[in-house]
Amino acid sequence: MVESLRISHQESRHVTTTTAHRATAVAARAMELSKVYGHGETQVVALDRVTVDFRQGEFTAIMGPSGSGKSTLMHCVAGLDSFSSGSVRIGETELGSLKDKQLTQLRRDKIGFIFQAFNLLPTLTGLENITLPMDIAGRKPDKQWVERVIDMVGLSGRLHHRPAQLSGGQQQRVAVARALASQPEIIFGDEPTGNLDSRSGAEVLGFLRNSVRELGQTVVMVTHDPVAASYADRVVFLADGRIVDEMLAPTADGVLDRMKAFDAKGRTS
Ligand SMILES: Nc1ncnc2c1ncn2[C@@H]1O[C@H](COP(=O)(O)OP(=O)(O)OP(=O)(O)O)[C@@H](O)[C@H]1O
Repeated sequence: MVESLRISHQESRHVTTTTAHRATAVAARAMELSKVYGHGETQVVALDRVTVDFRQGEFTAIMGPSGSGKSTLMHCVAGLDSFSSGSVRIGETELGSLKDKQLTQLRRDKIGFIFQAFNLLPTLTGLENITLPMDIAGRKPDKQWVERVIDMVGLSGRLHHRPAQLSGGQQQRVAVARALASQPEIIFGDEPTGNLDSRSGAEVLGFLRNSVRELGQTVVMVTHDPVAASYADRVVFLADGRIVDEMLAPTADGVLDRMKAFDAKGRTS
């Protein structure tokens, strides 16, 4: 396991937070983004004019009550879902201007994904799964980089096993390594630790934290878990499809208190 994993995530985040203040380039941006499902009486406004920046080299957690629009926001910004109005930019590219094929290409070339279900191909080994997106894109993996990523997630001894021969935590490490291996402009995680026990979850979050600190990766993660959110540099809170708050250098207790305050407000308003 790499030395830096012994640094607590709060200490390690401090390093990034100061770096992030200097680096202001935007990896992804949503401007006045709205997403409406259905029509008339069954209409649901899942996102209501959301404007948010995800800066390069920053780890952002998206939180909020069930149904507040977290997944919708992530899916729209990641080019996995269409939106009703507003705009989304990944780097300098406006997603609204892209045709389906270009969008697929952009997702493949610029974005890494980590989902709750690990989404590994069962017939491929761990290593083959890690390099698959680059193989599909016809890009030669940067061997040194891939080795560094594999070392960071501590998978060196399990690379030639297939997913069924790996524990849930190990499978999620493969998924994390796969997302990091191609050095995407941004990684999106939808409850990436949702299926893991707390120890494996903490490890995966540590790897994401380290990827931001050591590799300058940009990470955006949807989570319900205040402890998971405490690994981020910043938490963005959603309620009813709107951004209602933001917290920098979050602690688990601080996030929990904020969530309780929203719940209490929700009950009285
Ligand atoms: N395909 C769909 N058709 C209609 N309504 C949808 C669809 N997908 C999501 N919604 C609605 O949009 C709103 C936002 O959903 P979303 O899944 O983004 O919330 P969330 O905050 O991620 O919730 P959770 O924490 O429960 O996963 C909800 O009211 C949901 O019912």
